[in-house]
Amino acid sequence: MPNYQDIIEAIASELNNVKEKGTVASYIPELSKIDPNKFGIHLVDSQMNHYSAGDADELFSIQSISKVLSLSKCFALVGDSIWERVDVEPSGDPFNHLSLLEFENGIPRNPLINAGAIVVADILVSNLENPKDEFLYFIRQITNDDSITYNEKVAESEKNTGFKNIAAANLLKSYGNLENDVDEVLDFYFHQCSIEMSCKQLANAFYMFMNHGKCQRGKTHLNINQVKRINALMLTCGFYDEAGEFAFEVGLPGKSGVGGGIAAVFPDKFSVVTWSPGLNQKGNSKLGMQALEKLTTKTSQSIF
Ligand SMILES: NC(=O)CC[C@H](N)C(=O)O
Repeated sequence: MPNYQDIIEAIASELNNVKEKGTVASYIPELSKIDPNKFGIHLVDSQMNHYSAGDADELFSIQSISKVLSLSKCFALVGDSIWERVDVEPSGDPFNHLSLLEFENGIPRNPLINAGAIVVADILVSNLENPKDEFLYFIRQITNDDSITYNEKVAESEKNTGFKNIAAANLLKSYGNLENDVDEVLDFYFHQCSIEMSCKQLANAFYMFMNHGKCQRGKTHLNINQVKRINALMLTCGFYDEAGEFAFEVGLPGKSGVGGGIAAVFPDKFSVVTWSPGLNQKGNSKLGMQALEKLTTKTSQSIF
C-alpha cells in the first residue's frame, strides 16, 4: 500500500509554491470572503485509516458537492423513478447553463448540474416531511458527526443573487418538471449548498461511495447498483464541462463545488477530499485538480 501520509504531505508542500491559485467564487457574495491561500487534503482508506495535510479540519462551503448527497438520499427514497425526471448524460456545459433545458423539454441532462439538482431537491421536498432537517440528519449519519450544519448566511447570500437558479427552477416549472413551489424548492437547494464541512468530514461522508453503499458505521444507505450509478455519474458529470479533463488527469469519480472542495473516490481503496478556494475558468478548484492528479500519479492508483 502506498505511504499516503508522506505522499499527501509532499503534494501539500509542492502546491504551496504554486503562485497561480485561481479565483475565489464571488457570484455568491459570502464566498468571496474566503482566504484563497487555504489548502487542505484528507484521505481515508478502506480500513478507515486517516491521512491529513494542511487545513483539512477547517470548515468550508460544500456547494455542489452536496448534489451527490442529495441524489443519494433521493435515490434511496424513490429508486429508479428519479430517472423519469432527470437524464444521465454529461452536459458539456457550465453548471448553470439553461439552454439544454429548453432543447430537451425540461428534462435536465444529469442530476449534478444545477437544473438536475433542483429537480432532485423537488423530489426530496415532495417526499420528506421536514426536508431540511431530514437531509441534514442523513449527512450527519453518513459522516457520523452531529456538528455538521447549514450556514444561513451563505444560503441567504445565494438566495439574494441566485438569478440563474431562479430562472432554471421557473423553466422546470413551466415544463411541468417541478411539483412544488419554486421558492420552497430553491430554499432547500440553497440550504443544501450552504452546508459546511471539512475535508475530513467530507472524506468520511464519501466513504460509502467507495464502500458499496455502507457508511463507516456499517449502515447500508444505497445498494451496490445504486452506488455504481452514482459513481458513474460523478465520473461523467461531476466536473461539468471539465469532466473529461478530470477523468484524463485524475482518473477517479469525483465532484467539485464552487466553495473550492473536490471529493473523489477509488472504489474499495479510498475516499479523498481536497480544498483550495481558488477556481479555474470552469468553476473547479485549480489546486484541488492538481493535487488529485499528483495523488493518482504518485500512488499509481486510478480506476484506469
Ligand atoms: N458549482 C457549484 O458549486 C454551484 C453551486 C451553487 N450553489 C449554485 O447553484 O450556483
